[in-house]
Amino acid sequence: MDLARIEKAVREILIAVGEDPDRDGLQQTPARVARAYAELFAGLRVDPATVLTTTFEANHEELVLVRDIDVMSLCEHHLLPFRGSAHIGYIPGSDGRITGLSKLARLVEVFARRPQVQERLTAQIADLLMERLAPRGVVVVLECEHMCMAMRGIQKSGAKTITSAVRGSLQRDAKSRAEAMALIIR
Ligand SMILES: Nc1nc2c(ncn2[C@@H]2O[C@H](COP(=O)(O)OP(=O)(O)OP(=O)(O)O)[C@@H](O)[C@H]2O)c(=O)[nH]1
Ligand SMILES: [Zn+2]
Repeated sequence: MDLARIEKAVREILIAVGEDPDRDGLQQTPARVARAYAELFAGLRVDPATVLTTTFEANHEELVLVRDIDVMSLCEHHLLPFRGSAHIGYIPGSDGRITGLSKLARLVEVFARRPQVQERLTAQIADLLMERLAPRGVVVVLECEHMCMAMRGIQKSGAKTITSAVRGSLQRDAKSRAEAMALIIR
């Protein structure tokens, strides 16, 4: 990531909004913002496939669900945060292969630390799980509040956007999908 270029751009923004970038409190701001963006967009330089390398034989062929994984990302339209929870469930494939629970949260991190829209973030998590873990089915639900709707624009705080991505057997079989959703939606 080009930190010097971000610094220059942030200095320009400060001038454009009518601030003095050389006043005491702002002198280090462009450099701080550059470092913050390097963290917030670190997922752009990570191959998500590297996250799901650890898998275990468990002969577990029923639903595995991790609820309430903290999600923080930046919407690609305004570069303002959206935050909430991710719920990720999968039914292992016929080999009963599972992955480490933390890897599901790591997967959220990799995709969230990019400019995003909530729908794509949801689908990317589901698609990568299908690709790398070859499970029978996957369900991913995200519930987030978008600061671009709360702090500006329509200024409706508290509104939650719920997105889901359902793949494989959970997409085909309404009964097992309903069972998974009942555990997810409270
Ligand atoms: N579908 C979707 N929309 C998003 C997401 N994050 C932000 N948005 C929306 O992106 C839209 C951008 O709309 P525009 O009309 O181009 O931009 P704008 O004039 O700033 O829109 P307002 O927010 O309505 O003031 C807005 O409606 C945002 O609420 C997201 O993750 N998914
Ligand atoms: Zn936005």
